[in-house]
Amino acid sequence: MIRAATVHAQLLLQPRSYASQAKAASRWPLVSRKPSLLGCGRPFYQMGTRGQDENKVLTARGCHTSPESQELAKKSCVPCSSKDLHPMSEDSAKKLLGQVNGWELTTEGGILKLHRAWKVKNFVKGLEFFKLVAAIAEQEGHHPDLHLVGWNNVKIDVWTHSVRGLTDNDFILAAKINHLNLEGILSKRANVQK
Ligand SMILES: C[C@H](O)[C@H](O)[C@H]1CNC2=NC(N)=NC(=O)C2=N1
Repeated sequence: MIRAATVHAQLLLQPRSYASQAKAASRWPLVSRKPSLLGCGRPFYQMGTRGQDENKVLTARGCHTSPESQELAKKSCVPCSSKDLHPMSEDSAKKLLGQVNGWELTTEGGILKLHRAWKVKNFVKGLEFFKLVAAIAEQEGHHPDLHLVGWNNVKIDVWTHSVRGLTDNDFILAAKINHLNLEGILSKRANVQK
């Protein structure tokens, strides 16, 4: 636990590097049932029992406390060209939604997708957010559709183009995005969930 804490402390001290966040996010160490560092801005070992307000703030940062969500964020995507990849049913997708807090199912042109929106501080922070997501996407070989509209509204759609539907890859990518440390990027007021 101490070693992992040291690793996490180092991560905290390093300047925000997209590649290191993406790398850390994809090798998510399941060291305890408490949230790890990247999404919460505080080392997991400092986490006590949380009040409702703290949970709201953590969720606003995209941080997720559920062990299932952390487990999913640890996984890696399989190649989208894999013959074993098939689109999942809407029921299967609904069952997995609980592990990607804040995301919802949408259908566009008959294609089932994962969708989530955030309000960011400003246009440049929106692009910074995109760079963090891009690092994970490149690492995983699985890419989201990124939208930055009205200068401070980020919208991300995730789906598997090769099968024109949703696969586990999409939920893994959404979980990794949820575990990014978005402190300093999100607009304070607009993201604390009711
Ligand atoms: C060759 C490369 O692996 C494929 O084109 C990948 C790239 N990233 C991808 N991303 C997504 N979301 N769906 C895909 O089908 C996909 N295919």
